Amino acid sequence: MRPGRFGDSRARRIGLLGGSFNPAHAGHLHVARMALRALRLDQLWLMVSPGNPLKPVAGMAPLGERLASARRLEEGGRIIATDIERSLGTRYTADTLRLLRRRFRRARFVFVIGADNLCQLPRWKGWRRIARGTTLAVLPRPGFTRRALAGQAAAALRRHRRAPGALLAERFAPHAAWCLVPAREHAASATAIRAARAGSDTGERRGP
Ligand SMILES: Nc1ncnc2c1ncn2[C@@H]1O[C@H](COP(=O)(O)OP(=O)(O)OP(=O)(O)O)[C@@H](O)[C@H]1O
Ligand SMILES: O=C(O)c1ccc[n+]([C@@H]2O[C@H](COP(=O)([O-])O)[C@@H](O)[C@H]2O)c1
Repeated sequence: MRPGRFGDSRARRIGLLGGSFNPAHAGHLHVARMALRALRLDQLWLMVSPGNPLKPVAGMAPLGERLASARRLEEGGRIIATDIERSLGTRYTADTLRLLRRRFRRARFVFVIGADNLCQLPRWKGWRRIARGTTLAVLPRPGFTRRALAGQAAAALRRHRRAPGALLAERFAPHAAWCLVPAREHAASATAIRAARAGSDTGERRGP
C-alpha cells in the first residue's frame, strides 16, 4: 500500500470491491462507477485478493500482476486499487472487514459484489455475520441477477433489503441493510478474457 493513498479516510463512505482481478476489466470499472454514484460513496477501493478461498490457485496470476491490472482502472483518487489484504494478512472477507474497521475507525464501509457473488455468499466464512454487520451492495450481472434475487442469501436477508438511497441511513440499526444497485448489466468477465487469451495463444503457436 502506498502511504497516504487513501487520503483522509476518516468519516468517509468507502466502497470495497473485493475481487481476484485476474485480470481487471471493464465490468469492474462499470460496477465501481455505478456503486460510487448510487451510494454516494467518497471512494471505491478495488481490493485485489491475495487468493479467493473458494477459487483454485491454478490459473491465478501473481498478486502483483493482478494489482497492476486493477491500477489501470484507477480514477483520480475516487477509484483506488489496493492489495491491503496482503498487508493485513487476510483472505476471508469477515477477517478483512474486522481489521479494516479497526484501522479506519471513522470510515463507513460498503462491500460491493456482483450478483454471482450474492448466489455464492452462503459459502463464505461467517456470511450471516458479514451481512449483519456490513452494508452490501449488489450489482446485476448477466445470467445471475434473477437467480441471485431468488437465492438463499436474498431470501434470508429479505427484510433488510433497501433502496440504494436509504442504504446508509440506518447508522445504528441492529442489522445492516443491502441493496440491488440499479444499473445495466455488463457482460465482461475475467474467465472470458482468459479463455480468449488462451485461444489466441494457441492460434499463434499453431501458426499458418
Ligand atoms: N461484469 C460484471 N458485472 C457485475 N459484477 C461483476 C462483473 N465483473 C466482476 N464483477 C464482480 O466484481 C467482483 C470481482 O470479480 P472478479 O475479479 O472475480 O471478476 P470475474 O470477472 O467475476 O472473474 P472470474 O470470471 O475469473 O470469476 C465480484 O464481486 C464480481 O461479482
Ligand atoms: O470470505 C470468504 O469466505 C470469501 C469467499 C469467496 C470470496 N470472497 C471474497 O469475495 C470477493 C470476490 O471474489 P472473486 O474472486 O469472486 O472476485 C473477494 O474479496 C473475495 O475475497 C470471500
